[in-house]
Amino acid sequence: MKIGYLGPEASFTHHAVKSVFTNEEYIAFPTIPDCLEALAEGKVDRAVVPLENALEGSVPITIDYLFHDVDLHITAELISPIEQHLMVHPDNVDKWQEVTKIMSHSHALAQCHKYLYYRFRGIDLEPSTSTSAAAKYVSEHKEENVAAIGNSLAADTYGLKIVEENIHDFHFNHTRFVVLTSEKESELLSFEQDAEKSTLMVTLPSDDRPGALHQVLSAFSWRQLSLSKIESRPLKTGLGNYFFIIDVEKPVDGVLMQGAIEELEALGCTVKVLGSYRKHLLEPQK
Ligand SMILES: O=C(O)C(=O)C[C@]1(C(=O)O)C=C[C@@H](O)C=C1
Repeated sequence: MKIGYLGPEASFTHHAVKSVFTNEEYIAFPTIPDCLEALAEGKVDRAVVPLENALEGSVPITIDYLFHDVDLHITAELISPIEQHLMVHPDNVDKWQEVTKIMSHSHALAQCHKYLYYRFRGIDLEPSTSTSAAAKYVSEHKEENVAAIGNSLAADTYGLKIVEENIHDFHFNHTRFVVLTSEKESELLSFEQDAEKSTLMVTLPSDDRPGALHQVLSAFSWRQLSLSKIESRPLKTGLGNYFFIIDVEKPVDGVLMQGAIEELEALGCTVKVLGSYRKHLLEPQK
């Protein structure tokens, strides 16, 4: 099986992929949309991308792309502890406190916001397509004296030196990655261990009636279907227009879930089921 992931090599996403898929072919893509398009076009069999971080929240490009641009399904959720380290080229270890720029994925920069504010105020913070892309850049530009934020695998892979460990602002730093497939009824993977949950994307009726969101929540609440997440994202059709991402702690094929979805549709909502899947907790990258 070919597994596409947000690369290059040694990203957190790569670590998540390697933790659960052994003996498969891994294919790195430079951006999340590249990864999702490759799956939609059948160039890979699965795609693994970040969906949400415990400190910084959802990865908007993943959510928006899954809603607006592709018809893909979540088949597993991988939850990984995230440890962010500051790393430089080995030739610049003596002058790491004078770096001119710090690069990383925007989510990683945000996870280290306080550290960067107190230690490197005023220094350029440059977003990159992933944490490992930043590490790769640093390894190829030693003359610039720039630093990257990423994991220890990236430091090893690109020959960088970690100068400060665990610089993320809060201890409980985890990221949810999703394994996506293009088939609706894809087999649940054998490594999965937890109870099944579902992710739905719900658009409210267009008549803008008062209490519409309350009605949506009622459809779940009177059936005692527990929600573990609800979040709004812009529909991109005008200010004040949103869709809702709703995680429910039950599989989509149960009688109560089917009833809830039918009720939402009868109310005039559009429901896109992203999938029913299990959670898998990963070990930290070494
Ligand atoms: O996989 C990576 O290395 C990434 O850069 C992506 C990403 C993310 O988007 O959340 C993954 C995990 C960390 O939370 C920081 C960045």
